[in-house]
Amino acid sequence: MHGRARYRERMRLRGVGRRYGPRGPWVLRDIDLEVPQGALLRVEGGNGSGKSTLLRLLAGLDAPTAGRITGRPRTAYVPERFPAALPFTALGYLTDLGRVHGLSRSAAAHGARVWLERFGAGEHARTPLSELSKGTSQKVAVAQGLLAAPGLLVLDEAWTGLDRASRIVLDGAVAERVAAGGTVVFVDHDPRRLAGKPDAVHRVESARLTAVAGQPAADSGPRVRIEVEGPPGARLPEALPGGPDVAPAAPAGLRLTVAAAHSDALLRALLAARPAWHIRTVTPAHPVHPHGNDRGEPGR
Ligand SMILES: Nc1ncnc2c1ncn2[C@@H]1O[C@H](COP(=O)(O)OP(=O)(O)OP(=O)(O)O)[C@@H](O)[C@H]1O
Repeated sequence: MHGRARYRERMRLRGVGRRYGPRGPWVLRDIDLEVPQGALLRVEGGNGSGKSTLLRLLAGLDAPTAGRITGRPRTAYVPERFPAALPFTALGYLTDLGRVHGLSRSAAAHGARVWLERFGAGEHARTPLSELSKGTSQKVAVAQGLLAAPGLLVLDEAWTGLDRASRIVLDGAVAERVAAGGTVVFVDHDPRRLAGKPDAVHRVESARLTAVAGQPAADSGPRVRIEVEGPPGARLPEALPGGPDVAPAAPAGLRLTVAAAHSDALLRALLAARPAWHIRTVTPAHPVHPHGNDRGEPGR
């Protein structure tokens, strides 16, 4: 904790490894990754390279054999295949899961209906999951991931089986999640999926994760520094637009640094937060200094 206000740490993987069984080969090894907020990350790699293993670790469905994962926000996960044999209707299932994510029953039921409608599956709200077609089951799986606006959404070939219109709806929903300050990590075998949109692409190969060159950094472009002050002990809202870097700022405030493109949305979110945050100053972040770090902050 710094000063009076608390902030949420970023999600980080440190030295993460995974092997299945004590003598199994390392599927992943020594993975270090910072997962920025408000970013779209693509994970690529050949069949069997460990992409799904990595995504399950990110989502918290599986635990690393070595290393640590910290700072995971509220997370939803959508796999390629959905266990359709559960004894619920589509609406009942989504409403229950919305409640698990902290929504009220009425908000969960409303959200479930909205997402089923958006995916053109509104007429299946009362259909038992076991009677849904494969594609409609997948729409329910995707609606489950989007329903409670998670801070981290993990999509493992979630587009598979969706019709063209629904694939487009999912593309749009991913963009909305990122614009609202959420992080989306996805794997898809179609290299054109969300082409040009990811803030970063990471490749799994020989158990290691490497950033694919030529991709923009997650927070490229000019940056803005916003100093804010909240009531004693207040937490910043969970998913802030642009995934700002957060540092303490004396006296008893926080300094948020964000890509200029996100600064208006971030200011609106801070002003709309309850309890409200007081904005002290808004200034351009320093241009990159030859002796400074890559955030444009002077060296010490
Ligand atoms: N539960 C498990 N038990 C044992 N081995 C597993 C398990 N899950 C995955 N593996 C192994 O881990 C390796 C990576 O599998 P993973 O499913 O993560 O790869 P992937 O990159 O997602 O593959 P694909 O592109 O084919 O979906 C494979 O050799 C696989 O056989």
